[in-house]
Amino acid sequence: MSCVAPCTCPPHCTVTLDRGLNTICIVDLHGATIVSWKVNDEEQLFVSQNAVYDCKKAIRGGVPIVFPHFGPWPLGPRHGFARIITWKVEKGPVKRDNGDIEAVFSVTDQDRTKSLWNFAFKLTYTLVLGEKTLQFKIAVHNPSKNKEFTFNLLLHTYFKVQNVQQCSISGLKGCIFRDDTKNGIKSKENRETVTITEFVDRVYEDAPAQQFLIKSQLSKIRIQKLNFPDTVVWNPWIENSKAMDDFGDEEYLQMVCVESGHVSEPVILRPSITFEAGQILELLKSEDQITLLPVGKQ
Ligand SMILES: O=P(O)(O)OC[C@H]1O[C@@H](O)[C@H](O)[C@@H](O)[C@@H]1O
Repeated sequence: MSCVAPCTCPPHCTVTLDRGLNTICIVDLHGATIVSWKVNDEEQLFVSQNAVYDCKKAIRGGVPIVFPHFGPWPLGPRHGFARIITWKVEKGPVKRDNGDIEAVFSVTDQDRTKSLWNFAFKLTYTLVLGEKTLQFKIAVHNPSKNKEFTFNLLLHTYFKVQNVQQCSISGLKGCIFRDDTKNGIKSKENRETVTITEFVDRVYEDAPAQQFLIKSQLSKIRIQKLNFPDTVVWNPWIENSKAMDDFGDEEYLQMVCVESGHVSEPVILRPSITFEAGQILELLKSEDQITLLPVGKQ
């Protein structure tokens, strides 16, 4: 089902940003989860064939939003509740002067969130679809007059790849990472490019503002982070794939998660303050010019 703003549909509906020439982005209001980003008809995001769309479970793939907690959470569901509650359309989709398409989504505290985590908040999520780019901006506002809260925030991006064993990720050399396949032991990344040939679950702390997912010799995705210090790299590999009901046994070969977030340390948000962060994904083909950002941390 599709809908137009202001959305009055029942929980499970989607909003499509359409830039023309088969460049689209589809957002499911369950979690404001992006479930498709196509550039000239070429899908860039992985969504499992076994993903469940019951408005209860997180959608397995695309870009779920992790908030207010990353990982197992004593107070509530793993990775928090933002990915399993219904968001609203706040604006759009509207066309900007340059042809880019913008849409804004939001969600605020409600009985369900307060029963787990008793804080008032507003999340505002702005997406801008360009010819070859998808820009994300997410704002966390604390409307309280006197109560601060702490949180994690992460864009859990599942990239679609032909064969993960032929992909690599650059931009992580020299970073300290927490290896969650080895009880959280910390090590230093010495490789120029990170390859995926086994179960990988790493939080790269304070990583540079830019990574490249090299999908093939002809195609890469530039990931630019804004105010997101960490980069999580995850691929469940064989055994974990088999153990997940909403993930195909062989699908680990077709995906890799490279996730921009603020997870190794919590954000402390004082009353009346707004925290903003984001990422820009850009599809680059071999003929495209790559303009590098200044080297160093963001
Ligand atoms: O199955 P979930 O809750 O969607 O989480 C998937 C993965 O998400 C990653 O971000 C975590 O680093 C992994 O530890 C986790 O397994």
